[in-house]
Amino acid sequence: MQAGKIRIGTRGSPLALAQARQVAARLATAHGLSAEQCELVVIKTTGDKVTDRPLIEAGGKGLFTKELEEALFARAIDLAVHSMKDMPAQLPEGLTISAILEREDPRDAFVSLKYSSLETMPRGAVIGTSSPRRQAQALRARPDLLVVGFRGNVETRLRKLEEGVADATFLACAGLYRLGLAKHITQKMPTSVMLPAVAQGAIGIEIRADDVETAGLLAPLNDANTATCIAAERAYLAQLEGSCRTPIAGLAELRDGNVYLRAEILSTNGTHAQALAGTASAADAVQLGERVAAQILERAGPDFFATA
Ligand SMILES: NCc1[nH]cc(CCC(=O)O)c1CC(=O)O
Repeated sequence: MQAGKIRIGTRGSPLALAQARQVAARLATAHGLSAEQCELVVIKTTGDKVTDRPLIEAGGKGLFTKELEEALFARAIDLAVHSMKDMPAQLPEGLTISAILEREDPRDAFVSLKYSSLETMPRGAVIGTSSPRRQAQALRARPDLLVVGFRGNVETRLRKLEEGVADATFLACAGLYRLGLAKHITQKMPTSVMLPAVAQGAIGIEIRADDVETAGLLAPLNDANTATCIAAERAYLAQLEGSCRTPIAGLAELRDGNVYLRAEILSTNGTHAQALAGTASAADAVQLGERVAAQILERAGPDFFATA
């Protein structure tokens, strides 16, 4: 850190900026710092530049994190603010997630100007989404619907909806809340129909693993309950990410002091799905994630991946 200044690395999208400003404000409050002492450093990532094709084709998740991580290594920033949902399960050697903020609503929002819910859409209506998970879950519930690609940031997707490119879309409730756009939520999707992406709704702060000074500053921002749930979900993701190219969903919650993890993998067209749940004490969150992953892979069997 330089002369009492904290440099906060963030992507430039409105959602990323809202999240980074939230972290800056929390840091300022926790340590009595001025706004100038918490400087935002905006970094463009490959994921922000690629808008013409599905991100899976361009290289997947790491696309939103790589340039921020390079800036951490180069000491151009002291911390990087991420949507934990966009973080690969495996972090580069030398970096660590130092704090996870209290989770916002992890559910997906059904957003439509025409229909009040997924169930009441007429046959053949069009869903706009480029998320293989949301596509798979929507088609699982409603195989008669059509899906078209829908890339871009939250505002772009809402505009496409207004232009009539699709009859409905899905967006994370968390992002809509943080952008002050919660009025667009038509239906909060029950997790029984649409289990969220791993870590959806959670903001994580990444630092250099040897940076004890920044780690100390971030300690008061960490929410232990959220961190436990994210540990279970990401341990599950880590086991699946390598071996499973199909859509993955997972949500951990605390129930009576224990971690309760629900997991789901699907074929992209929604015709095949495997779902599973497990529970463990909070201290065993990581083992729970690993166990649930092993169980779901075993239950799916090689046939699932051959046909999915
Ligand atoms: N992939 C983009 C992304 N990454 C995180 C969020 C939402 C915020 C969150 O999950 O915390 C979004 C937008 C969306 O899915 O609607």
